[in-house]
Amino acid sequence: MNSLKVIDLCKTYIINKRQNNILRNINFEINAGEMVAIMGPSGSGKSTLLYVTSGMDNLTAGKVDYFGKEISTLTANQMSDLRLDEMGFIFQQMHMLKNLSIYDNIILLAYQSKKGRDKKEVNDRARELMHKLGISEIAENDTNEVSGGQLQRACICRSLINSPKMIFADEPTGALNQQNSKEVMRELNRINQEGTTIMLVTHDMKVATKCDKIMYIEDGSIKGNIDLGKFIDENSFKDRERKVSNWLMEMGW
Ligand SMILES: Nc1ncnc2c1ncn2[C@@H]1O[C@H](COP(=O)(O)OP(=O)(O)OP(=O)(O)O)[C@@H](O)[C@H]1O
Repeated sequence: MNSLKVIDLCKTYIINKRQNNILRNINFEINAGEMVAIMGPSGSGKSTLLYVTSGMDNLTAGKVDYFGKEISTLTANQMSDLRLDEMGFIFQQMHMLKNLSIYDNIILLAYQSKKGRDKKEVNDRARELMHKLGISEIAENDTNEVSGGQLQRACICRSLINSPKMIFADEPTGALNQQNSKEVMRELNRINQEGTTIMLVTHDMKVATKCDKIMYIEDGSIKGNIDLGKFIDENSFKDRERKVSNWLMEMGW
């Protein structure tokens, strides 16, 4: 019950009447509190796996058990409530609404949630998150008046506004420079250590090195896994990175 289980998952697209098997019999489990990176070559199916696992896209066969709820059995409304209340999403392209301030973008989903919090609770939560992520001073800015790193931290606040069980992140540092990427990863590690489960897709070995586990996808199948344990000591980074680098070489990355 206290995990995300993916069982015999398949995803097929039909293009020009041809069947394209993007994900083939994928099986894995992410326990509550884990932080798992998905790596693999371009086009191997990483983003598709993230979208199908989170119910943003339909699966063709198999099962996804999201902490005790089998998502393919849910109605569209139930799925939408589950996404809103129990999942958070972070993307490489940040998808902020340009006509709203950073603050309004962050709180928007709180008012659609069925968690029934009043205005003060929502405001307190948003202020607390912005404070923790160091972006309180940009609350009233437009989305084009902040740096890429600040915008991505705002996206993390937005993903956390409804206190989700789990965050799904597709290349969360993909559009950031090294420094901003480091800062965003520091926040994701902190959020994870506070209890939020995270599944993220990345091309960046440094990002994956900071996760508990890495799963390598090739041609729509899992080719391998590595278990690194929690990243709690900055001094362990170099050793972890070496281990990941050797493992990725074995995987043919
Ligand atoms: N909506 C769609 N319709 C048809 N084919 C799709 C669709 N979405 C993805 N694909 C195909 O599925 C395959 C896997 O795509 P996906 O985006 O999951 O790969 P990826 O590993 O995340 O790639 P990248 O690292 O380049 O982002 C690709 O061949 C892609 O063209």
